[in-house]
Amino acid sequence: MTNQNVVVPDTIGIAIPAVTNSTPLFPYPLPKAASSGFSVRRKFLPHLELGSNASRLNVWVDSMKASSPTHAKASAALAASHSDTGPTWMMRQPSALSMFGEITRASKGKQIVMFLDYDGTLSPIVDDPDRAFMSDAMRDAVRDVARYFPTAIVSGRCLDKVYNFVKLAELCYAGSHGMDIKVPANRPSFMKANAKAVLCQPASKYLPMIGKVYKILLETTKSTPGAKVENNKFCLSVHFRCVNEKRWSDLAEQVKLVLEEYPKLKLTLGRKVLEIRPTIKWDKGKAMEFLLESLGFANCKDVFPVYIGDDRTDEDAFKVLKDRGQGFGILVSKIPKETNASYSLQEPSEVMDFLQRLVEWKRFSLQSCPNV
Ligand SMILES: O=P(O)(O)OC[C@H]1O[C@H](O[C@H]2O[C@H](CO)[C@@H](O)[C@H](O)[C@H]2O)[C@H](O)[C@@H](O)[C@@H]1O
Repeated sequence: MTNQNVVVPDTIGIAIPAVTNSTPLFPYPLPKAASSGFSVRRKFLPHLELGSNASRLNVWVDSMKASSPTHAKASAALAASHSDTGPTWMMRQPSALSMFGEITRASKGKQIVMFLDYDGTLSPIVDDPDRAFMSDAMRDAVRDVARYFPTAIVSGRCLDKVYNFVKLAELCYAGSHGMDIKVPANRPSFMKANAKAVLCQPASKYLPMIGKVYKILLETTKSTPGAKVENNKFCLSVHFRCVNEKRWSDLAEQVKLVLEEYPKLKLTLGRKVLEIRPTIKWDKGKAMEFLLESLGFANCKDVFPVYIGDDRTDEDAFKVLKDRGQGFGILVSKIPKETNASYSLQEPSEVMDFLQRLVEWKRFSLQSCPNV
């Protein structure tokens, strides 16, 4: 049987900056695919053709290995050598904290709408996906932001799970990579009058198939210690984080084999996770556009969407903003990555600082000019 599933080279565990071949930036062995003539820069572009799906998966596994503990010191050194002073990273995606004044000036006269990814953005990455809790301080910051700006959580998690982590009823939620959207009916007054309570599930017909594949994957992966399959309702995640790296290739191969029987599902790559989802043309970017419309901001010139996320799946939303020329994306990452985001923040604690500063700025603006 031919494999019709598209394996999109999404997030690749380590970020390698765009460099010329002569620049000795790699103090560790490059992933095999990268060192065998494959362009380092192009590796980050979505929908990149890398030959067979098997080789695409190998690139992903090799890249994860390059960022795993064996190589982590080298990649940290690489990141450090490219921090604040690094020309490619900080000039192209400067810190959203140091550029705060510029950001708020750009939003002048417009309604900021805030979109927040969950894992790696509001909560730090941890080994056990069921324990990726956000801190109370972060929850307070998100609650405060939502008092002043329409706010949505956009996550790969299923809606119920991400809601149980965030626990803020006043927000909009887009779970399952945007395939399960809920806009609350009792929205705050700043939302447009024509905003409506909405439930959007564009992949609902795939539910039985996803349930079936979940059971098959549970069975297939149970012989791999540390492997975990997470049911995110309209998509599934197979976690590699706690699997011995020697088994990563085999596990990826097992998942790929299962998917060969389901051409209507595709594989995408995340942070030490393989994500299985329907082949429908829907992603976090589409979800963000849908939310903007549902909130009454369709074709609206005075809206300023800000999307903060850490994952390759968030790039779809960054790209939408770039193409619309409205608002901007902020990439959460300590290390350089090819991205469509305009700014960067290093980790969830910086995301919290940014959200708090936004609230302070808004409060101050309202005090000095109550009609703003
Ligand atoms: O869109 P997101 O909210 O960022 O969700 C993407 C995936 O996040 C979770 O996995 C990631 O975080 C885990 C907890 O920190 C970590 O153990 C894992 O290695 C990461 O990939 C979530 O568990 C996945 O289902 C989501 O697809």
